[in-house]
Amino acid sequence: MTTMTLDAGTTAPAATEQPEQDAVNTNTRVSETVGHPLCDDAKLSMRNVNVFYGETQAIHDVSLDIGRNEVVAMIGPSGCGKSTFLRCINRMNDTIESCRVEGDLTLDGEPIYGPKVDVVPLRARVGMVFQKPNPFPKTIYENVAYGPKIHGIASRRAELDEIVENSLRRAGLWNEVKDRLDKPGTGLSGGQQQRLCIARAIAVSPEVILMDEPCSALDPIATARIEELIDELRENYTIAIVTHSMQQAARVSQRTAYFHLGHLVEVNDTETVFTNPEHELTEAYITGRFG
Ligand SMILES: Nc1ncnc2c1ncn2[C@@H]1O[C@H](COP(=O)(O)OP(=O)(O)OP(=O)(O)O)[C@@H](O)[C@H]1O
Repeated sequence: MTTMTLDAGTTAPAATEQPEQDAVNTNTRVSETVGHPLCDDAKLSMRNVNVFYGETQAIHDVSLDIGRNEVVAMIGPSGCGKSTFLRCINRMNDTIESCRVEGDLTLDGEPIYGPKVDVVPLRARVGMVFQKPNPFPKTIYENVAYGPKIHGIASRRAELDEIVENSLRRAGLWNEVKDRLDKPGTGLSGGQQQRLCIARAIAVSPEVILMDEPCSALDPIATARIEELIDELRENYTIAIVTHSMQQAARVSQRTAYFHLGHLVEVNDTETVFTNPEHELTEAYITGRFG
């Protein structure tokens, strides 16, 4: 990995506002990501990833593995590149014309950016849940059945019924909606809509689920329900979650990745990141000295 220099003056508190020992040297030179960015049983492997929007580089030489049945949380100040990096994993950045992705990204050892890769089945294997719940303007049933139908996973009504019920059960929503499957998905509460979107993602049997701040539009009770669900989903899926909430990262993830200005500064097991971070920038962020 290349040596990175973090830009000066972006986050360090002014000396007049903070005691001197609180100052963060954002010029710190780091020869490589500290901690444990790689793992032995990688489901996803991302190596030397650089991402550009036009001439502007948003991600700098990031290497990270995500293990099977692991939840990795991505944290860092606003604009540090968490969502950009997450969107590389299922090629959502392809939809942004100015965006260019470089590097080696593989799913089970197969290239994600290979010339023969069809992004439609890729995105079924690597599902995504967005910040704002976005059910289709269709019934609850159709929201879940749509993916299996278009991906040719099921076509007969009995098969679809089974997938819909199983997906809603796994998303923890079945009991709340089983008597109103023919009602619009948009008529559910925000937390229920987000669980419906998770059921929709699960319905096409993904192997990986990407979550981009999935609870930021939800109240604490709905958030707690989604967090429990993430823990349950880990049994069957590999999960990468971007979150602004350090408490959430601590609750749901096994490893946490700290991004700063497009660089991956530190990856460690989550407890280490929050109790004994290796890098001073990670420490400054988790102790609230910037961000
Ligand atoms: N579509 C785009 N076109 C141009 N630049 C973009 C685009 N999307 C993101 N960027 C820039 O890339 C950098 C990283 O943005 P990104 O959204 O990935 O950060 P983030 O850490 O997810 O931020 P936040 O926590 O605020 O959502 C920022 O400088 C942002 O302005």
